[in-house]
Amino acid sequence: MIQKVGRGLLRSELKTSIHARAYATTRPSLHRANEDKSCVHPCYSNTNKLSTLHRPTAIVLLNMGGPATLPAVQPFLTNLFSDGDLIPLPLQSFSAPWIAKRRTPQIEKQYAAIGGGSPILKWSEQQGQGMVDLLNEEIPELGNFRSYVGFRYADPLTPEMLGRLKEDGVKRAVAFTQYPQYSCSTTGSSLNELYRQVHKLGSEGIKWSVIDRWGMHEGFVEAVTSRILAALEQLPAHRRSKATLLFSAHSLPMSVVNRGDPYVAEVAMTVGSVMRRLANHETPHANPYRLVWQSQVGPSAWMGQQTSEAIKGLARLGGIEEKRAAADNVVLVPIAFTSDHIETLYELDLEYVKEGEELGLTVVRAESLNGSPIFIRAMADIVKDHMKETEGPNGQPVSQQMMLRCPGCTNDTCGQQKRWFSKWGSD
Ligand SMILES: C=CC1=C(C)c2cc3[nH]c(cc4nc(cc5[nH]c(cc1n2)c(C)c5CCC(=O)O)C(CCC(=O)O)=C4C)c(C)c3C=C
Ligand code: FES
Ligand SMILES: [Fe+2]
Repeated sequence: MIQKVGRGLLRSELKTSIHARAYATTRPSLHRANEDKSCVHPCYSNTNKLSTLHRPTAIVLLNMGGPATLPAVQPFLTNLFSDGDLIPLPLQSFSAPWIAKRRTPQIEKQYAAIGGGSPILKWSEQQGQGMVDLLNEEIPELGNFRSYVGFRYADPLTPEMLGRLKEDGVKRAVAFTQYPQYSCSTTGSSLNELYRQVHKLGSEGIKWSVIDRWGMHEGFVEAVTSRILAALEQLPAHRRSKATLLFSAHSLPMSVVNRGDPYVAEVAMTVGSVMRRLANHETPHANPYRLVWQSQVGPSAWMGQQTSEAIKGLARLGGIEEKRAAADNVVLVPIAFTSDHIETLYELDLEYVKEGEELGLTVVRAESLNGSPIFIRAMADIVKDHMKETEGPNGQPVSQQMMLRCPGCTNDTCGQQKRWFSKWGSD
């Protein structure tokens, strides 16, 4: 059992909390800043005080989700292939279940190999609880925070999440994407679905704002950096500084990249931020690195270089152009997803690490963020900053960047969704 210790830290992860402290000391105390009572949250307005004081402020963690059990694989894939914002297919309502059924045995095998299901719900609930514990301790004057999960392809799906919000009498909600970098195929799809479902099921007057991306947030960057430092520790000391860091992100079809999707650039910005942080860390590291792309599906062109090809190439060329033995070490770093899933536990661990080792490389993987206390601290800080901004006198529910559609977008829902969120989720 995992025991909670002070301020939401998990005892099993305390060993990494030294980095959390280093990051925390760089943060101004938002709690003190809020004590000046200039906050205009409804809790402070006399007329609304009684009616809103105990209503939860919902922090809704949006993500794709994953099948918790093997029988949940086919429904998960059916939902995924039915998503026209992710994969537009001809006659989608017929073709999606058919493709999903055909693909199910292969994907079931992968989930069976990682323990019979996706751990994403477990991690999302744990991260969300840790985050709201911090928020309720540090900024109770800005809300009575409660965390909810809204998945795009697995339970709890958006309608179930909305039902929970209504049951709890929520009137203020933050859609907090759990994809650090924005893509219209991930965060955009979740926001489009939220927009559609609220219009189908009724909004009950909930006021929505959106945290749409945070790939360069210093707490997130520090959380990834500490995972890399821990992975480097697994290598012999004299090989650490020359090991190649291979940042690996889920790829995107080139058709999506070429319509102006921001994801590829944003993943690269995360990698740049992590490399800068790593170089400035207590233990200086300026390892050679590359950003590579994994998990492409189907025959069309996808963003490359593929992770598996990069591993083969490193084995062929031997890393940096010196001291071959030192350079034959590789650290795989998942960079676009915050908890474990088949791409880390199956593709990276069971396929690529093995493949690299068969080719003579030493390959270690940086752990996914999962229950990282540094990451949970960062989630709370991201929400704190957002609450301060949105509840202030000139608060805006969405970022300007979110309001810009891809220049090649032809999906009307994207425009409707953005306009709707920009009015706090009202028509
Ligand atoms: C930031 C991460 C992801 C992006 C961007 C993304 C885009 C994207 N994905 C598909 C198609 C599939 N993805 C599948 C699984 C899957 N995708 C992501 C993340 C991103 N996808 C994850 C984490 C997972 C695994 C979920 C898990 O539980 O482990 C699948 C299903 C698996 C399979 O059939 O191979 C498909 C299909 C497209 C087309 C796309 C961009 C348009
Ligand atoms: S596809 Fe990017 S805004 Fe519509
Ligand atoms: Fe995907």
